[in-house]
Amino acid sequence: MANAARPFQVLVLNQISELGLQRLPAGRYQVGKSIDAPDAVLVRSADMHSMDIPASVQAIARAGAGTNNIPVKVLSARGVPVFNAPGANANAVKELVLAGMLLAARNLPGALRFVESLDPAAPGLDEQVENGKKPFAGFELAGQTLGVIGLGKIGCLVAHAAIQMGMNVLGHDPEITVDAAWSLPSQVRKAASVSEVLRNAQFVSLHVPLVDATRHMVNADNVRLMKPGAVLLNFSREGVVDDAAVLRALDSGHLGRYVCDFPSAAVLRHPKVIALPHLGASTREAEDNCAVMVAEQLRDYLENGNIVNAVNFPAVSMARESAYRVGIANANVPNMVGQISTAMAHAGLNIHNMVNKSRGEMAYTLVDVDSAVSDDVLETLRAIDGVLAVRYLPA
Ligand SMILES: NC(=O)c1ccc[n+]([C@@H]2O[C@H](COP(=O)([O-])OP(=O)(O)OC[C@H]3O[C@@H](n4cnc5c(N)ncnc54)[C@H](O)[C@@H]3O)[C@@H](O)[C@H]2O)c1
Ligand SMILES: O=C(O)[C@H](O)COP(=O)(O)O
Repeated sequence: MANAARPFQVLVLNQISELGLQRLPAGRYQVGKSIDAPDAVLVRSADMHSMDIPASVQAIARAGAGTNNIPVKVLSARGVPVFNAPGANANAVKELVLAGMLLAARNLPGALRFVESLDPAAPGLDEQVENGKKPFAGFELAGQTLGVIGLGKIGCLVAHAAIQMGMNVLGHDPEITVDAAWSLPSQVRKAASVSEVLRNAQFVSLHVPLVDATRHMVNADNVRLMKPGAVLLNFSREGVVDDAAVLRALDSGHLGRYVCDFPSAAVLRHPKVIALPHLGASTREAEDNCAVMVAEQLRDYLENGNIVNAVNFPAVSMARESAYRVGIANANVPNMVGQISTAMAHAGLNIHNMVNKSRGEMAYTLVDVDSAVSDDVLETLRAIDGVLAVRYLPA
């Protein structure tokens, strides 16, 4: 916790855009790669599952979309929110997916290798080019069907762009949000299952998070449903596709290409795999957007206890009307608010404003009181069964 003598300590595990770091002003924040007792961790894709996360950590900020590199369940049990940056890198990924479709449809990797193999000093270069280009003739995207699995921030943009390029789009997302459904072009047809998408699309692009339900979403059982010569695009996560099954489908000649952002040892150097080094979100714009969004959310949490875009907490924001605020993460069970307000009343604290919201098993309570809160009261709150974390946030 910061105080006059000690700024908030933020441990940074990956390269984070300078624009984002500037949102954590020096003086109030100390940000670095080696910090002993951090209040918060700023991360991109570093694997935090094997990390010993210090007890001092009150928040994790993921400057990006996917949180499968973070032990979210463990942190929830500690009352620690995990923030991410929904949509902040979606355009970057969409553009790379379009590039992936074009790389596959026009045989561009092979064509580039052919051009690189030409000797500029050799006679008859023009003739070599014209004779050598024949194996790389491709096909156009317009008129083809693209299946999009996962119609969130990225999937929706990919669907839009494909429609604008003259493709037919088939979408599947059993948990689509109302906002996403509203944002989709009316031409997008709805598929009831992953199988329906695989059966009917020439291109299939995956845009789901990696969770238990999506692990090996494309596997040995269903890859054979894909159209002969179809192209599978995975800019989601390595584990969403069973690499071995996809390689077998490529080797048998059934699947045309596998375009992915995750060059695992299994897929590396396969002639029908186009693998990129996890570049989806690596644009100046996306890196700035993600870092700025998540740094602002982190700051609002550390200083005011407000919660915006946490993947494991409800959204809770309350305007500051009092200098004395307490933030309480608690289990979503009966009588928590009653016990919290009773403890405050016994200490003679008058509640000025209070919000309590829940999401799944987690609840979060923000309380503004009219006078300073003592350490004894904070300890009493921490001792309530079901309370996971208590933070005192004097203005
Ligand atoms: N390659 C990259 O650099 C890069 C960049 C950004 C995101 N990603 C990956 O892409 C994922 C999606 O990102 P986003 O910003 O669109 O997230 P998002 O949360 O906006 O969208 C994910 C969508 O997947 C849907 N979904 C979940 N389970 C599903 C299932 N079983 N079947 C079909 N749909 C399902 C959800 O309902 C949601 O609409 C991220 O979780 C991350 O793993 C990769
Ligand atoms: O989930 C994401 O946002 C992407 O995979 C980006 O990862 P990166 O921040 O490591 O580029």
